[in-house]
Amino acid sequence: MSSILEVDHLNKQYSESDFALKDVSFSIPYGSIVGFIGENGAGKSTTMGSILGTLHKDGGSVKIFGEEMNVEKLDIKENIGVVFDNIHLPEALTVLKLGNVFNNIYEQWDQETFDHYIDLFSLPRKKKISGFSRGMSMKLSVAIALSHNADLLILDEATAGLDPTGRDELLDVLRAFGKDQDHGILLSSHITSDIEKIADDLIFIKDGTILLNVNKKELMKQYAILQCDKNEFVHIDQNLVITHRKKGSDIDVLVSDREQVPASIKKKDFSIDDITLLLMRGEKV
Ligand SMILES: Nc1ncnc2c1ncn2[C@@H]1O[C@H](COP(=O)(O)OP(=O)(O)OP(=O)(O)O)[C@@H](O)[C@H]1O
Repeated sequence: MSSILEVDHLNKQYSESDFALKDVSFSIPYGSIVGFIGENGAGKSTTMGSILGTLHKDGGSVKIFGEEMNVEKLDIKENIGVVFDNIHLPEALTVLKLGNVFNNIYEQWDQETFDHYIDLFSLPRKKKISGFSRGMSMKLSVAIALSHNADLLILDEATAGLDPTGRDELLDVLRAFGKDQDHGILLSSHITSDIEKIADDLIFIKDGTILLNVNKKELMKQYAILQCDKNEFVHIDQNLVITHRKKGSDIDVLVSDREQVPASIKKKDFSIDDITLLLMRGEKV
């Protein structure tokens, strides 16, 4: 078994909107971190909710630890650490009291680990959670997710609202967690530099459809963004073209193999943000 999470032809429609997840398929190999990238409303949270069973899926299969995900199976849920933007923590409690609550909820609650992350994230123990800032609440959610011996983390915008130091601390923690061969992480973020720092694989999603699922190193080494004109464009093997976008008389083209492109065509320096923009704004051939 090589994947901690396998999503196969996941479909989901909402009754009150036109949005749909369309045949979303991907997997997370053990010991790896997958970055989930897409604009507002692309379907990242819907995918995560459908994986976790908090949303009803219309079709497809989700296997976690090799087993079909079933919300009734408590042991699967115990082994997944989740951070969602809209998780509601009990506001009237303090961190001190929260430990006792989660000790009763999770069979494998590890108070020592929780204390470690509370210290690492410099969270106050005696202040009511209602008085926490958004960043502090996010850190607390992450500390909880990491303190019940979960092997899979599903993190929706977990770095949002954190200051640069807090983000850096959190990314270090996630990097170390993800390296363990029993673990895996699915992480969505609009801060692509965070994803760039820690992800092994990247999944780009738009309008409920996965546009590209690629190993990060392969993307940065083998792919290219070309800047060409119409005449040069027709000389590019169209099988290599992932997407393209007209910009005045120029065309930006994302190709999957820079070595197979005529040397005369200009290759631009690029970041994951550039790839994201091109994928989100470009047209398929
Ligand atoms: N409960 C719901 N009922 C109807 N439509 C919904 C519901 N929840 C989400 N949607 C719609 O589904 C689409 C995808 O939303 P989703 O939250 O999955 O996107 P996202 O990629 O997580 O976006 P963001 O980056 O803004 O968090 C959006 O068009 C949204 O309006």
